[in-house]
Amino acid sequence: MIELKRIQKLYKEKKVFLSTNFKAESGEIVVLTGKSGIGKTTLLDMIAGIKQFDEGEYFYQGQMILTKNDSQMSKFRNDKIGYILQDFALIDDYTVLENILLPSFYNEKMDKSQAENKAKSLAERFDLREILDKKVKNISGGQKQRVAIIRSLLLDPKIILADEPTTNLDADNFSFIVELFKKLSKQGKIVIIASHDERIWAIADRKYSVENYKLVEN
Ligand SMILES: Nc1ncnc2c1ncn2[C@@H]1O[C@H](COP(=O)(O)OP(=O)(O)OP(=O)(O)O)[C@@H](O)[C@H]1O
Repeated sequence: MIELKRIQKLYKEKKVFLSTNFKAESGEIVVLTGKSGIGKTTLLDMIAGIKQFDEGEYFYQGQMILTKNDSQMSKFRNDKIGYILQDFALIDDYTVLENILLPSFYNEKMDKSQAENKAKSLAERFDLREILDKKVKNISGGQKQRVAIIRSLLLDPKIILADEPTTNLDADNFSFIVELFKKLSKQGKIVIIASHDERIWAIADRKYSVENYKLVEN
């Protein structure tokens, strides 16, 4: 379980969260809703430890995570978190395979050949096997999205964060990603999705919106 307690986050003078709480249990799909600018990406970034909160506490499985300790936080992130970023954050001049393998460069969980085997078997499942050697700048938007998903799953993380993963997806691709999230949650993973796409609400075990700088469960 992830728990954030009494979190405060301001960007200079701009308030985003004031003493708010957040909870996600293992095996849950948690959806963060709300209009643009409400703080969804900020919350995912704080869970990933990419952004720091000003006040509050972060617990994972009852253990406090020292988010201000860079080495502990990056170890936690590399070991536990797969993050599908809104703009995918792929490296255009790297091949599909190189992009998928990126998390393994910062983690000793898998050696090079294990990571390559895992990348190839995921690519097979996601129908990308044929384009592993293509540069990312030469593939389609839908393919880029699948590369970003595979990369987030490479190290078998316990926590999956996804920022607006269904924007601009047609019905088939939408179903594909929804089924994937359901499957990951059934494996006991925590799946946290920031989305204003109402179609995704149906699969939420827990849903939050933001009111008066606080996360509200609804
Ligand atoms: N680095 C930053 N410096 C200053 N303000 C920021 C910064 N990052 C985000 N903000 C502001 O904080 C607020 C929350 O932003 P955030 O990106 O978390 O919202 P969001 O709900 O994810 O929106 P979107 O769906 O458009 O990404 C916004 O008003 C945004 O302009």
